[in-house]
Amino acid sequence: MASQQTAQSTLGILLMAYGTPRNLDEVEAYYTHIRHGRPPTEQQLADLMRRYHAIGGISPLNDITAAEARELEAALNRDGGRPCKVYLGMKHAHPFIADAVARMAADGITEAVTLVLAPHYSAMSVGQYQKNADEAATAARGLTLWHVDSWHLHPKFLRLIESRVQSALARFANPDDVLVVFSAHSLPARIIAAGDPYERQLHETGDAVAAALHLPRHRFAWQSAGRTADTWLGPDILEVLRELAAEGTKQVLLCPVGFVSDHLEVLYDVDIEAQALARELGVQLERTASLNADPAFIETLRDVVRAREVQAAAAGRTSDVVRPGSQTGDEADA
Ligand SMILES: CC1=C(CCC(=O)O)c2cc3nc(cc4[nH]c(cc5[nH]c(cc1n2)c(C)c5CCC(=O)O)c(CCC(=O)O)c4C)C(CCC(=O)O)=C3C
Ligand SMILES: [Fe+2]
Repeated sequence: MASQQTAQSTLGILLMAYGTPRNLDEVEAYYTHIRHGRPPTEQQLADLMRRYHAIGGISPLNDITAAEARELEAALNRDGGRPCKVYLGMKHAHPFIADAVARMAADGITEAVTLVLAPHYSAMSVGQYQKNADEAATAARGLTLWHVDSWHLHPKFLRLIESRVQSALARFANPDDVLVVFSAHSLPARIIAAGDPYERQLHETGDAVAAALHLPRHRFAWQSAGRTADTWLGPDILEVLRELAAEGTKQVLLCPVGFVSDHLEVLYDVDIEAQALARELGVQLERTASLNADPAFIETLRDVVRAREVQAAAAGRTSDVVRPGSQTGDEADA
C-alpha cells in the first residue's frame, strides 16, 4: 500500500552547493566553517577579504545557486514526470545541507535524489556533501537518498562545454593556434594514492571535449589550491601559464570545467590573478563563460535527476529495500 502512495508522492531533490558569505561581515564565520571550526589568522582573513573586495565585495554565487534551484524545480515540474520539490543545501553557508534534509523530512518527503553542483567526484568534495546528507537523513528516519556521484560525461554537459569553448575560441585572432587548458579546484595530492576518481574524471571531460572539437592540443591544470602544509595537486594554472609562455605559446583559453558558476575561484583566481600573470607574460588569456543558470544547463541537471530516479526505481523492482545508492548520472540519455 505504501508503494502506491509513493508513485504520486513528491520526489525531493537535494541540490547541494558550496555556499558563500552573504556579505563581508559573514566572511570570518564562513572561513572558520571551511577550516572545520578553526578561526583563520588575521592575515588569512585579511587576504580572503581582499579577494572578495576585488570581485566587487560579494560573490554572485548565492544568487546563481538560488536561480539554479528555482529553475531546476520548474523544469522538473513541467516534464510530465513525478512532481518534484528542490531543497537547496550548502556545505559552508545557510541553509546548510543538514537543514535542507531536516526540512525535506518535515515536509513528508520519503525519497530524494541528491545532486552536487560540481561535475567531478572526489571523496573529499562530493563525498563530503553526501556524508553530511546521509547523516542528516539517518537522524530524520524514513527518508531514502539516491546520490548522483558525478555527471562529468553527460552528453548535454559535454555539448554545453564544447559550445562554450567554441565561442571563446572565436575571440582569438588565430583560433586554430590556441592552447586550451582545462582546470578544476586542486585537492590534497594524497587523494590520488587513495584511488580517488577526481583527476581521471577531469581528464575524461577535457579529452571528450577536445576530441569532439578536434582540438590540436590541450592541457590540464589545477587551480585555487589551499594555503596549507599539504602537497596539492599540480601543476597550478599559473605554473602552466609560465611554461606555455616559455614555449612560445601566445594564446591560451582556460576552461575551468570543474566549476559551474561564477564565484571567487573564477572571478578572482582566473579573471584577476591569472589574467595579471598572462599580461605580464605577453599571453592572450581568455576564459570560457560559466554555465550558471543557462536553460541548457538546467535541462542537463533535470536529465541527470530523472536518470537517477529511473535507476532507483529499477533497483526497487528487484529488491524490497532501496538503499541509498551512489550510481553515476553519466549514463543518462542524450
Ligand atoms: C574541490 C573544491 C571545490 C569545487 C567543488 C565544489 O564546488 O564543491 C571548491 C569550491 C569552492 N570553494 C569556495 C571558497 C573557498 N574554498 C576554500 C578552501 C578550500 N576549498 C577546497 C575544495 C574545493 N572548493 C579545499 C580542499 C579548501 C581548503 C580547506 C581547508 O584548508 O581546510 C576557501 C578558504 C580560503 C582559500 O583557500 O582560498 C574559500 C573561501 C567557493 C565559494 C567561492 C565564492 O564565495 O564565490 C567554491 C564554489
Ligand atoms: Fe573551496
